[in-house]
Amino acid sequence: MTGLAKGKNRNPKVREFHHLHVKNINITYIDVGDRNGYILVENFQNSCFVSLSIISFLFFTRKNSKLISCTFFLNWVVDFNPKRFNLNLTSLWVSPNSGFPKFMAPTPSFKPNHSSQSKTPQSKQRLNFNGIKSAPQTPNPNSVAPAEHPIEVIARIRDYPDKKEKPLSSILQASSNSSCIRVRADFGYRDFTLDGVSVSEEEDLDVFYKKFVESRINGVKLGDKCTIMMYGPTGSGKSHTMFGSSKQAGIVYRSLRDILGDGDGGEDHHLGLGTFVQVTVLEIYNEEIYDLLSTNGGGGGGGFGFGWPKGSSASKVKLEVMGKKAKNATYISGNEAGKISKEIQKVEKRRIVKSTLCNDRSSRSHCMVILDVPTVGGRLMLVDMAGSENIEQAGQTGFEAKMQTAKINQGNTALKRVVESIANGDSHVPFRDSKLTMLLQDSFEDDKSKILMILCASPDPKEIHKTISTLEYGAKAKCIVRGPHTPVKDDESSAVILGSRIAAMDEFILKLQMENKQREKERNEAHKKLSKKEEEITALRAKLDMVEGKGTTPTSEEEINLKVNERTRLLRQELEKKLEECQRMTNEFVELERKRMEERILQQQEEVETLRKRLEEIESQLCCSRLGCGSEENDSKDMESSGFARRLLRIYKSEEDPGMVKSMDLDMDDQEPLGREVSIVGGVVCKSDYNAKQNFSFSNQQCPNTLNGVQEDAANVFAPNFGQRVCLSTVYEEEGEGEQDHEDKGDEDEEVEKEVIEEKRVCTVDKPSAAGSFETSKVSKTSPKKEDYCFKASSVDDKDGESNRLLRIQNIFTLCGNQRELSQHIGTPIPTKKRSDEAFDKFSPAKTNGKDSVFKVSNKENLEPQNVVGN
Ligand SMILES: Nc1ncnc2c1ncn2[C@@H]1O[C@H](COP(=O)(O)OP(=O)(O)OP(=O)(O)O)[C@@H](O)[C@H]1O
Repeated sequence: MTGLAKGKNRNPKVREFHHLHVKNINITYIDVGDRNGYILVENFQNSCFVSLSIISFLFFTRKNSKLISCTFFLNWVVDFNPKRFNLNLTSLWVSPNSGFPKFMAPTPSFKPNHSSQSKTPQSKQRLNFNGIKSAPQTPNPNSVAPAEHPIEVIARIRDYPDKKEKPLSSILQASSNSSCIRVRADFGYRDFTLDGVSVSEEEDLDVFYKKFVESRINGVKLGDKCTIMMYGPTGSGKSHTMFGSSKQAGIVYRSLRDILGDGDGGEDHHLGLGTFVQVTVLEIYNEEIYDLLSTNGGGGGGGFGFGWPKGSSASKVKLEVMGKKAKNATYISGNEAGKISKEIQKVEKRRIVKSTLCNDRSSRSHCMVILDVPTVGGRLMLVDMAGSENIEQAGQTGFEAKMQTAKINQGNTALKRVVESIANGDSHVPFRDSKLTMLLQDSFEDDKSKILMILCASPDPKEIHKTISTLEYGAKAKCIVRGPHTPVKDDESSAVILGSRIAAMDEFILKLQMENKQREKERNEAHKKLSKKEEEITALRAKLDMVEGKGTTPTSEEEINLKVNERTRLLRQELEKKLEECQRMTNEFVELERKRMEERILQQQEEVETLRKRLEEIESQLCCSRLGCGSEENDSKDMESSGFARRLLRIYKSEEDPGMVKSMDLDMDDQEPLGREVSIVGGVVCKSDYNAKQNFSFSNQQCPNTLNGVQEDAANVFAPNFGQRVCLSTVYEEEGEGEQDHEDKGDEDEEVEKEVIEEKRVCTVDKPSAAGSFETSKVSKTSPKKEDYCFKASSVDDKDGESNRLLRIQNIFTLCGNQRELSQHIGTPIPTKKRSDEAFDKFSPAKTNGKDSVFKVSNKENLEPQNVVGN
């Protein structure tokens, strides 16, 4: 067997865990199911009990009822010396829960060596198993006194705070034998086994006192020491239990009465005449001890009699701790319970109380009432602890308030640690962690002292967590075990103490394990329930999605129809919207166009009007100049009454002037943009086209001199007004050489007709100067040179004069694009282009007569400056 040591243990009250690994032990009888056993580990020099805790058993391996190996914890090792830890396992002892070691089976190799039982120098607390060892075959359980639990734990369940809100079933239920309390919650329940349970509703303070406290007080009367502590969260009824209420007296006053008797004269049938008590009332607040019976002006302690100052408003006296007691604490002494009770009542009101979220009048301090019975040496300590709530629960805000709560909790926490340490058998018990535990040290350490812990709990479901933690604390305190008071042999006593403690611990661990299993079970169930609920939620969510239309697969035809209808409705709406939009846009566009057209029409009308006026002016001027301005009025009337087209027709039909064809048209629809210039040469208003690169040529040698001035004037007046849109052209033609001669200018019958032709391709203009202005060629009145003409009209002779005239007119109309008008006159349609080309052919320079006054006609593309007359 080998082992690992973790240190030495010199204190019999201290337990340390040591880990041992045991191999190849041959044990015939072992009840592995008994988890509260002991193993006796022995060698020739040493022997000890070791506990088989639950954990140890987890590592046991068995084969055919034989323990092959085990790994366990040594809960207690006396005088442990690692160097000498080559122990031979000689026998195994399994103790029952009572803590009595029981011999199970000796190993065959067991050879006790009695000589090895001498104590080592450090073996002050060594366990000696003489008694046990000497009776391996006949173990005597009665040889060891049973262990004692120095702390008794009782639960006191207060009334439901608000009876109106009281639920049908309480969360706290006491078992029928009043030793177990069950805490019920939604998720399960938990049982706590205590020394007693009292429900306030069923047992008032009187019954409670008689049932659980009275016996203790009787012990005090006989000289015992007892500490009664009220522990629990705030508002759970600690102060109520301790001091009672106006209706019923609390433990303090009942105890006094019990000790001193009811009679006023101290006729105590228990203690006899002359029995008296000394009472000290202390308050521990903010980790300071205050003497509630004393003020600054009062007796400084140690007084005897009723010498304490009165009045709760007097300032409190702070006390120091000396040893395990408050130094110079004031006490009152007497044998009249009533008087003393009244004084206690008074000072009790000096306690610091505060309203918190949990309690309207919450005690913010621990209060200790110490009753000494000097005649018998008995002592009763009654402790009302401040609420064990945490800071958040108390609803404390601000640094000071939080500090206060923290300090209150310091006492509670320290007490908890003390209880745990004692219960665990720790080598160090932290009594000095707080003033409260310092004053309570004797209560825990003194063998004669007993502790009654009253766990106050509320049945309010809101307080369930605090209730559980309070009960857990009490259960822990219950584990504290102590050896018998009767002095026994050191070794035996220690062994029994050890056994008792271990048994209690094992019991506690077992309980915890059971609880753990139970909780695990509950947790699993809760988990299952949760999973089920989650599944339900998922199903419901899917259903909801389906209803809202989020589902991916519609199930019924109705749903499909619904969806289709909905979709159709949406699409229709969209379409209508778009149609409206289109309609609106169309209306806007039409309106815009209409406005534009109107503007254009107006503008063109204005232009036409202007043109008409100008034309009339020009014509009148021409007539004037021709007639010598004699019959201006008549001429103007003529002009007004006749349009150009009519006049042209008239000319065409006229007999008296067969050689002259006048053509004039006013094109209102010319959309040619820029590039129009108007020049008037020799009485001819002529439009030139910049689109033809200003290749203009114009010759008017044949124009009469008299017209020169007029035409210039006309040009001056006219040109600026028709910069862009003027579409006025004049073709001036003469028929017959004789008639065209400038020499005949005096002849009044000779009439020079203007023909205005709107044309794009044909024009006869002067070549523009380099600066872009038109220069009118010098008019040669007498001898127009042949080469000056680039284009000559077809020679007109008598026989084909008529047809020529017709052709010319056709040509002009073709050029003007006025075919319809022409067709009306000639009765036959003329293909535009062809006729136009033919006209050009006829007017080709080769066919022209040099004497004729001709216009050079060329296509846009063929307009060449070198061909312009006058170059
Ligand atoms: N068993 C009971 N029956 C009736 N009323 C009770 C009972 N226990 C407590 N109360 C009432 O509940 C209130 C709070 O009780 P108490 O002051 O005793 O609580 P506490 O635990 O001392 O709180 P704190 O720690 O804050 O001082 C008091 O008004 C008290 O009268």
